[in-house]
Amino acid sequence: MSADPSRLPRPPLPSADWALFLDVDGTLLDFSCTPDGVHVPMDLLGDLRRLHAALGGALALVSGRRLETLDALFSPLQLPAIGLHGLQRRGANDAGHAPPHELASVLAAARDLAAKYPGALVEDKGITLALHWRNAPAAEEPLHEFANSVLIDLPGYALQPGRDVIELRPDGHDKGDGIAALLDTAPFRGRMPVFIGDDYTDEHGFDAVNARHGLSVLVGTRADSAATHALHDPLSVRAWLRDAAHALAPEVAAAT
Ligand SMILES: O=P(O)(O)OC[C@H]1O[C@H](O[C@H]2O[C@H](CO)[C@@H](O)[C@H](O)[C@H]2O)[C@H](O)[C@@H](O)[C@@H]1O
Repeated sequence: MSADPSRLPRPPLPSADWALFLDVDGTLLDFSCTPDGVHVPMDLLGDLRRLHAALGGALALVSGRRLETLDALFSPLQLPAIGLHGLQRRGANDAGHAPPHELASVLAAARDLAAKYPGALVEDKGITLALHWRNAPAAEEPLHEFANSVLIDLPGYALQPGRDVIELRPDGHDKGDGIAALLDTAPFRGRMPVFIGDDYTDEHGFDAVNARHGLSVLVGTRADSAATHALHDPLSVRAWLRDAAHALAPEVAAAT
């Protein structure tokens, strides 16, 4: 399916029986030069809080970031969340995902390589590593080659491409699994699932909600996306959320 956002329809405003799943970087938040440099607008926090209440708690963040990072970014909110592309779920025991001992030497080698390309950086997320080249385009190819070459040292690991990043992460779970697991539990169970995301990793989430007759919303443009709807950019997503908060919680929205 073509994913030209000029041809895919905008999502309608939500009903109170929706379960809303939201990717973070490139969807709720504008991209920044570094992972720590993102800005979370105060208005967005207010709209997420209102929507979370209006949807009976059925609003979750679904991100490649760690849960701890999501909580820090969206403080004081602590929303239901899927972290590390489906590997972390709030409340679930993720003790099965201790990093393999080989990861320490891979991390050290990745840092040595990144140091040769000013602006490249390695994000250590515990069991996963993200190799970023947003500020160092010349590092893209070497970081890709490196990631491919060390996979043999990390049994059970796979590559996760993203926006100016390649990640090394344990295989076997994805954002679709995470969304499906939440949909099996209260308060998400029985609701119409809607997922908004922008990246390759979000296609798993699109497949999961499409399989349940939900809505999948691509942010931006990408060929071969499974998304059924589109919004232009994170600014459009935040405006849609603002309208949604007004529509679902008008009396509260008007008071804040
Ligand atoms: O699943 P997401 O919530 O979209 O997270 C995906 C990755 O996002 C972050 O990296 C991206 O955003 C950075 C900040 O804007 C940007 O500098 C980088 O180029 C992007 O790839 C985050 O750092 C990763 O850990 C997430 O997996």
